[in-house]
Parts: sequence; C-alpha cells; structure tokens
Amino acid sequence: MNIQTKEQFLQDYKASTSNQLKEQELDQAVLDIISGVREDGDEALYRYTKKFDHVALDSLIVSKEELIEAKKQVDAGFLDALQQAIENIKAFHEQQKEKSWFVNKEPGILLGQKVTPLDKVGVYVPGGKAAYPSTVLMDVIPAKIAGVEKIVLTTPPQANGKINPHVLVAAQLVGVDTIYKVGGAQAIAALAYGTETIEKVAKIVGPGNAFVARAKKWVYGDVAIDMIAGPSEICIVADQTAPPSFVAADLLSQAEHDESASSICVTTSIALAEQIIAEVEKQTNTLERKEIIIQSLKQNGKIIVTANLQEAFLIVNELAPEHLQLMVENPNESLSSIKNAGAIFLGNYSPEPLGDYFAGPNHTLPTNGTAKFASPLGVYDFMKKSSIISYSKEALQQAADPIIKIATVEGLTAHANSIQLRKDDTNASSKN
Ligand SMILES: NC(=O)c1ccc[n+]([C@@H]2O[C@H](COP(=O)([O-])OP(=O)(O)OC[C@H]3O[C@@H](n4cnc5c(N)ncnc54)[C@H](O)[C@@H]3O)[C@@H](O)[C@H]2O)c1
Ligand SMILES: N[C@H](CO)Cc1c[nH]c[nH+]1
Ligand SMILES: [Zn+2]
Repeated sequence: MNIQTKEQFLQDYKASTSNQLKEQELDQAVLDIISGVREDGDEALYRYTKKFDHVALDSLIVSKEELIEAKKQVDAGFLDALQQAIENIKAFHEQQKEKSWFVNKEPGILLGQKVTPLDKVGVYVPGGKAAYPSTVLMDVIPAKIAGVEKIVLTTPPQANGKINPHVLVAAQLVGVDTIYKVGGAQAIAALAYGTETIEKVAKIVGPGNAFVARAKKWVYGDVAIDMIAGPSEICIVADQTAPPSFVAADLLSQAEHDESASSICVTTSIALAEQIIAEVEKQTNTLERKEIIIQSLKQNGKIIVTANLQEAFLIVNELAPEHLQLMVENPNESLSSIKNAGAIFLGNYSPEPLGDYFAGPNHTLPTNGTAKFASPLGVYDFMKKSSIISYSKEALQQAADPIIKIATVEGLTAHANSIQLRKDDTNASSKN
C-alpha cells in the first residue's frame, strides 16, 4: 500500500478510468463466450466449464441426491448462524415491499400503479475463489419477499464436479427451485438466452468477478440485470480516533475476495496512515488468503492523506465505493456529506463484514463507480409496475379538448380522432 496526497490520487484515478485497454481484452473474452453459448447451448457450457473450472461434468443440474448429501455435510453451528442471518435479512427487506396503489382523483377518474413480481429470475452466486452461501441469502430472500414464482441459481462447480455443500444448504433453506453447476460469463449467457437445459429468465441478479460483471453488462437489454456488482471494494475514512488495527483488518477483509478487489483508506492523519500500513503488513502475514491479498493491495491498495474531512468526502463521492466505513469522531454528522456509496457503515464497531453476513441490508452492491447511480439489491429489483388509467365517458369528454389540441400539434391526427370519436359519442348506453 502506498501513501498518496489528494492531488496524486485524483491524477492517477483519472488516468486509470480513461485506460480502456484492459476492458477491451476482457470484452473480447466475454463476447466470445456469450457467442459460444448462443451457438452451441449446453455443449458450450460443458466446454467452458472444462476450460475455466477444470472439471468435466455429467450434468449441469444439481441432483436431489446431491442436495440430500449436502445437508449431511454441514454442521449445526452453521445452520444456526444462517438462521439468525436469514431472520435479519428478512426483517430488513420486508420494509422494502411495495404495494399497488389507486387514486380516485376526480369523479369518474381512477389512476394507479399495479405492482407485479417478476415471473422468473436467475441468481448468480460466485464460487471461483471462495464459496458464498451468504450471497444465496442476500439474493434469494428479496426475490421471495417480492413474490417471484421461479428462482433458479447458478454457481461454478468445485474441482470434484459438485457444488459447495454450504451453498446448497443455503439454497434449500430459502427455497431455490433449480441449481445449475455453471459459472462465469457462460452462466450469464445461458440465463440470458437459454440452452437445452437452462431456461431463459426475465432478470439476472447477483455479484461476480470481472468476467461475470462484464457479461451482465453485455446481455443487458436482452434480459434485465440488477446492476454491475463486480470485484469488492472498501473505502474507509479515518480520523485520529480510528484504531489502526481495526482499519487495517477491515481493508484486508475486502482485499481477500479477489486480486482485483480494491481497498482504500482516506485519512486526515499522516501518523495514522503509517500505523495502518504497519498493521496491514503485520496482519497480512497471519491470513490464509495472503497471496490474493498481496496482489490486491499491490494493484488497488491505497492510503490517501487529505488536509481535512471535507477533502476526504470529496474523494469518496468521486470514487462512489461499494462499501464506505466512516471511522471518524462524529460519523452520524459526516453522513450528510456522503452522496455516493453502496453501503455506509458508521463508527468503529460497524465493520464491513457485519454487513456482508448479518445486519440485514443487502451485500450485493454496485461497484466500479456505479454507486453514483445504482442502489443495493432489494425487493424493488424483483417487482415491476404497470400504470392504471380509467376514465368514465363523462370524464373523457371533459378532458377531450386539450388532448385533441396536443395530438393535433404533434401532427398525430389518428390520436386526435380516437378522442374525437368519443367526444362526439351521444349513445347513452356506452357508459364505460
Ligand atoms: N459487488 C458485490 O456485491 C459482491 C458480492 C460478493 C462477491 N463479490 C465479488 O465476486 C467475485 C467472486 O469472484 P470469484 O472468482 O471467486 O467467483 P466467480 O464465480 O465470480 O467467478 C468464477 C468464474 O469465472 C470464470 N473465469 C475465471 N477465470 C476466467 C478466464 N480467464 N476467462 C474466462 N472466465 C474465467 C470461470 O468460469 C469461473 O467459474 C469477487 O470479485 C468478489 O469480490 C462482489
Ligand atoms: N463483501 C462482499 C461484497 O463485496 C460480500 C461478501 C460475501 N461474503 C463475504 N463478503
Ligand atoms: Zn466481503
């Protein structure tokens, strides 16, 4: 991790966002995979699974026997922890439920919005470098609360051709209908276009590595997606009141996800910056995923020293990080200065992993600066709306003139005619 000033950081940041070369290579790889799946269906899924996950599968679907076997492999402590997390995630997401509404604006006029759950949703659960039963909960519970009828899940197989048992148990607990053993861009293409085995869905949700996130971007439009939820990011704003060991531990918690993950601390204290670096080095040596962490910090680990907190918030709003921790004297007061972040954690005792697993808010969050316009995954992602318009004969006849006027100005006389016919209708029996 290196220390930078605000000016150095912003200069590097601008240069890195304008470098599209890396994205071009990624795009080519992803587009080749998507075309392969569209052309060859299941055969391509077996082929890419062999190539990228190094396993030759017999079937793309998790069998009943595998689901039963998984239950025998997980311990009671895990089940208990999962149940507690489920309760918190359910309670939080219940608050997001949206209802249909109708207003009777004036006599004879009924307007409203009808809320309908999506029919069929595909959930991507990452599984390359770690297993994510927590993501199963985060992505399926809001879909269930919304009332989605069919939920299918896809995740990469392990080297033995099976899916991690903890993921399978989580999926059974929350009521997933079918589980596929496919990961990466090929899984996204299969959900978007369908294959012999995998049925096309209306919307794909869930996080993943750069291949998954980019594939979602490419299929968007042919299918809905939730957001770009790529490699994990953490940004911590720390003042002299933040314990350096806590800051270091929280930065490392996201660095361990992926070599492409990003961990940034913005601090007003150069002394704290130096203490954090020392802590990061000390703690890294004790961690199992040391190799990934070292690569991640080398590529995307930074400590930025600013003159004051307002400068720190300016950087945060420019970065729009997936996760933001405010480890400052008055975190609640600072909240009003934050515009762009996927999830905001306040104070020294609200570390990011609390949100990853347990507190209740969703951990599928926008990355790569997209928190400037995107929100956390929620019940609202699984519902769509239809407008309702109902006018009586009298109400329409009263509204006719302005409608005819606007239609005529637009030169759309068939529109005007549709209204004019009803304005002129004197038939007493045609009431509705
Ligand atoms: N933003 C969020 O909300 C959020 C939440 C959880 C996890 N994450 C992120 O999800 C990611 C999980 O990544 P992961 O790798 O562990 O699992 P993953 O399932 O996302 O990716 C693994 C798949 O990537 C494909 N792949 C790997 N190398 C490839 C190559 N060279 N060419 C083509 N395809 C290739 C393979 O098909 C493999 O199955 C991490 O970056 C983590 O930070 C993000
Ligand atoms: N931090 C991840 C989102 O970027 C979510 C997660 C799941 N398990 C552990 N962490
Ligand atoms: Zn995490």
